[in-house]
Amino acid sequence: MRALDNVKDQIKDALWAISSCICQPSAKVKINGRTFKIVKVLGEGGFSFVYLAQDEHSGRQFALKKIRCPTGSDGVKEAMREVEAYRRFKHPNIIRILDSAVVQDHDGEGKIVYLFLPLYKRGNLQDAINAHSISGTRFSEQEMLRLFRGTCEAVRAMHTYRAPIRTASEQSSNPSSGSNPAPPQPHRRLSGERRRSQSDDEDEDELLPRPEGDGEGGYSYDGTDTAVSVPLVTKRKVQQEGEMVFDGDEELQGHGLENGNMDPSKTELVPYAHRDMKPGNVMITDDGAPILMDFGSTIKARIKIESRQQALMQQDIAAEQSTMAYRAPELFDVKTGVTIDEKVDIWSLGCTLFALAYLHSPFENTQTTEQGGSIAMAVMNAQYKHPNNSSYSQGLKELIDYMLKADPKQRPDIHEVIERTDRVLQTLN
Ligand SMILES: Nc1ncnc2c1ncn2[C@@H]1O[C@H](COP(=O)(O)OP(=O)(O)OP(=O)(O)O)[C@@H](O)[C@H]1O
Repeated sequence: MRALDNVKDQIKDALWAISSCICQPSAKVKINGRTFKIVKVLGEGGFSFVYLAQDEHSGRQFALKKIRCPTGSDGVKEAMREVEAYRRFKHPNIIRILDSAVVQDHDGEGKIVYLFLPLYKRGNLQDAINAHSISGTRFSEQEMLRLFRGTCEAVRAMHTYRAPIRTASEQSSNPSSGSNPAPPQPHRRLSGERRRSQSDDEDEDELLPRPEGDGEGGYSYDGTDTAVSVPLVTKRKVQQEGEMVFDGDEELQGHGLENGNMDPSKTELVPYAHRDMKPGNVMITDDGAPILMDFGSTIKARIKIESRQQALMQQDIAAEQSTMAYRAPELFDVKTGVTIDEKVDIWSLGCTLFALAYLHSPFENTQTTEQGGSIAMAVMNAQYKHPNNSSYSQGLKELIDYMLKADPKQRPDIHEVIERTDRVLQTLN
């Protein structure tokens, strides 16, 4: 039933997306007291639509990601987890979220989460690959490696992420968290405490200024200039009134950050894995820099698989949240007793570099898949080939092969990938 509701919502969004472009050039949304004109649809994800939105007041343009969360699903919790992931990683090659808002769906069914993101007009690496495919051209080796290296820098920031650690008094008062924290509790209610630092707020306000006035906001959309307001719950309002379910940043919870009981100089390594690395998730800035985005699948990288049930759950999550042609072999058949880790991203980086070179993943458009063979089998056996007519250097081909090892233990870590990329780049200079 819920799945049916979800499909209905997706259809509604699709119709809205089409009509907002064709029949209703003045489609608008009002969020946090600001009105945004929906200019066009930029893209569609598995659970969301992304629009080009223009702030009527300042004229600034944004990418507005709209995630529908039907009542009774974990949608809001998952969307807020994505928001927290956007906030967690601060790096020049990682997208920064400008603002977010949780609002009541105007149909009264569930919630909608809006994410305001910087607009990347040049699209993503997959768009660039498609353009090369159409025009029969290709990336120069230098350009490709420059884009790849920047992407690796972003991945390195995630794999080497350091989280604040609790003070001794916090540790004793909360034995359930620590180096092996308890899994997040479902749908925890915020008590209204302040969860973000002052500087975070200042940063955001600079990026997406608040409207003058009360800032209480309201949300509306009727496809015309007339606004119909329904109750709005923004993150700020959530903080004030504790109205909204939100189980966001795990490492802030139970680490004393809420009470200010932590020493900011003390951190511990908590590697995160992106888990959906692919050319479509790397945007390109106006000056050509790669920017990693889409943190919907991002989680703490190291997961010890202790039971068959846990193995199957991980397999299901990977199947739902990552793209088959870029998914690591260990996620197709998760074994009990192993630890899945950040090496899943290294595999996907190998597939990404291959796709930049040959304009498709090593496990798409292959002889095996064209003859009806399964992608899963090809991936699990690391069965792929460089095209015979490849004009790229031997160093580049070996760099791809270095990452595409079926056994994650044989794969390099992100530092080694960057070092080797630099070595190939040096040979080109
Ligand atoms: N900041 C942005 N600027 C321009 N276009 C964007 C931006 N963010 C997203 N898009 C477009 O929207 C598409 C979908 O975005 P996104 O990947 O975030 O959605 P998703 O639901 O997580 O997708 P997926 O199902 O692929 O994981 C992107 O491929 C891109 O074309």
